[in-house]
Amino acid sequence: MLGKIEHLGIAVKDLDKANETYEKLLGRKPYKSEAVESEHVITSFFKAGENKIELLAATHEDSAIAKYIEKKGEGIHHVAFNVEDINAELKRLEKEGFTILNKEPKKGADNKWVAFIHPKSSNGVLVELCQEIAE
Ligand SMILES: C[C@@H](C(=O)O)C(=O)SCCNC(=O)CCNC(=O)[C@H](O)C(C)(C)COP(=O)(O)OP(=O)(O)OC[C@H]1O[C@@H](n2cnc3c(N)ncnc32)[C@H](O)[C@@H]1OP(=O)(O)O
Ligand SMILES: [Co+2]
Repeated sequence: MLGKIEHLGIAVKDLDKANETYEKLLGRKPYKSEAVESEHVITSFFKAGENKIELLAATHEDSAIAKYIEKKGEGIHHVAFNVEDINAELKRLEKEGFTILNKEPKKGADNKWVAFIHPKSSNGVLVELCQEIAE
């Protein structure tokens, strides 16, 4: 079972400019910025009430974010859900017929194990699963 939405991922061209825009929009500064080398992205995180917004800019032309912006332009890139047991959920979703993009969870931003489901198997929405990394 998927839990609550962990964050919304928004693909942006220029992280500094997008930070300024989202600071004005949300009325607060980002609480952290983190590069995730494996994904070739630099992220920044904002709180909006209980919710989190992740802005992502590409650091390399091979980044999923660079490819997305080239094809579709800036915008909502993925919806991330909290899960208690990411490996169990990946097995369940695979059995249900979803296309898992990485069967081995990767280390994402903000202390999470993450895995992605292909947007073609979830009605055009790239879905990210997130499990908090235990200390
Ligand atoms: C740091 C971390 C964190 O939160 O901790 C993150 O979020 S990292 C976030 C960045 N990392 C990731 O996204 C990793 C997972 N993503 C990927 O593996 C890739 O981006 C794919 C989702 C497979 C898409 O790559 P690519 O376009 O090369 O693949 P493909 O040729 O198989 O499929 C292409 C079709 O999917 C569509 N497509 C591509 N990206 C999409 C997206 N984000 N949302 C909705 N549709 C999308 C394309 O327009 C195209 O549709 P048409 O065929 O109709 O033209
Ligand atoms: Co994300």
